Amino acid sequence: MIRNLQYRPNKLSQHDFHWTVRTRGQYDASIYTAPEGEMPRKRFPQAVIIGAGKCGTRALIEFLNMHPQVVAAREEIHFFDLDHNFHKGLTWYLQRMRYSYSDQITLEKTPSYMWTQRARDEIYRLNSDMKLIVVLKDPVIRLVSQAIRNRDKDVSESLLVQEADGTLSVRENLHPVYWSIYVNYIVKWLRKFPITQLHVVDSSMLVKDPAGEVQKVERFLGIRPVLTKRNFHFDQQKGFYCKRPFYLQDIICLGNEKGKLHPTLPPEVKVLFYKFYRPHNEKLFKVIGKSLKAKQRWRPSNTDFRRLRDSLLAFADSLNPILNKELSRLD
Ligand SMILES: Nc1ncnc2c1ncn2[C@@H]1O[C@H](COP(=O)(O)OS(=O)(=O)O)[C@@H](OP(=O)(O)O)[C@H]1O
Repeated sequence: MIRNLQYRPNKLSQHDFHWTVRTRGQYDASIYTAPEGEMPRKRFPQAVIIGAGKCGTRALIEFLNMHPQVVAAREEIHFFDLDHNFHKGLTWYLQRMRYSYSDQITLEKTPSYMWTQRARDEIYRLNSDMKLIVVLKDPVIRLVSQAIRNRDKDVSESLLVQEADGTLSVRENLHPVYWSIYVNYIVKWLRKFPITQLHVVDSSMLVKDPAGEVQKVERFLGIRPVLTKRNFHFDQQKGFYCKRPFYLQDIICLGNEKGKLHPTLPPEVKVLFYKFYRPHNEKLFKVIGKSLKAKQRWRPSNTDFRRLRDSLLAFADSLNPILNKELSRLD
């Protein structure tokens, strides 16, 4: 159940308001009209992008925020993962949200929730119906992305260790390394939340076809199908899609901190990484496939199961050829 605390702000800034309020009159009324006679208020999220860090979570929330029924929090809130925020309490958390109407969904993203036990427990306690969105990327590319962010000068050197016999192996005890073992975390979320409340976004598809990926999320969230290819523009210079909101002629891209150039790893290092993640990926597809099948036996017509199965299979389909290609070098 969602609980809503009363909040009386002393001073409002324009950031407290979603664009549907801020730019009213600058877009066609058919795009969005607030429920008649209703005052907007702050609400706890009904959906959270829980991770995974470096997989495109910022791009996803920015894209979804173009939807008139999605009211995204502006910043990463880090409420459930950081002690000093969590101890500020739920009222503090609620204050970080923007005002919304009853037909809008408040959305928050903090990419480290995926890896945090307290996030699983406390999100469930706040709202056991919470919809969870997780963006997944090729684990090796995620690992490299995080290593660059951590300013590791030499990715290979920082993530590999030389054994006594001279062979190289992956440093399993480093968090950039084990955070890419998605199955360990997804299984834990699925012990708390039903599989119907989880949606997987394939990061590589988000990059190639953002409209297609956000349309899947629209269906998952049960909101009007509004976003189309017209809301996206491929920026040649950036090499990524940027957003084209309804109320602007302009195109808005993510900042330079997103979409960094990755170093080319030596082939033998790449193979080591892919070999390391292979069993974990196989387990991910097996574990989720198995729980999907189990559920389907007793609810065969549930479209939610089909949707999640399809999103996972799509992720497996895009990842498997990469894995196979890299691993074929081993033979
Ligand atoms: N449209 C678009 N524009 C720019 N960047 C995009 C886009 N779609 C996905 N990405 C990828 O997002 C990666 C950063 O992921 P996150 O936003 O989840 O990072 S963070 O955890 O919030 O720091 C970022 O990783 P790096 O390439 O390592 O910078 C991008 O690959």
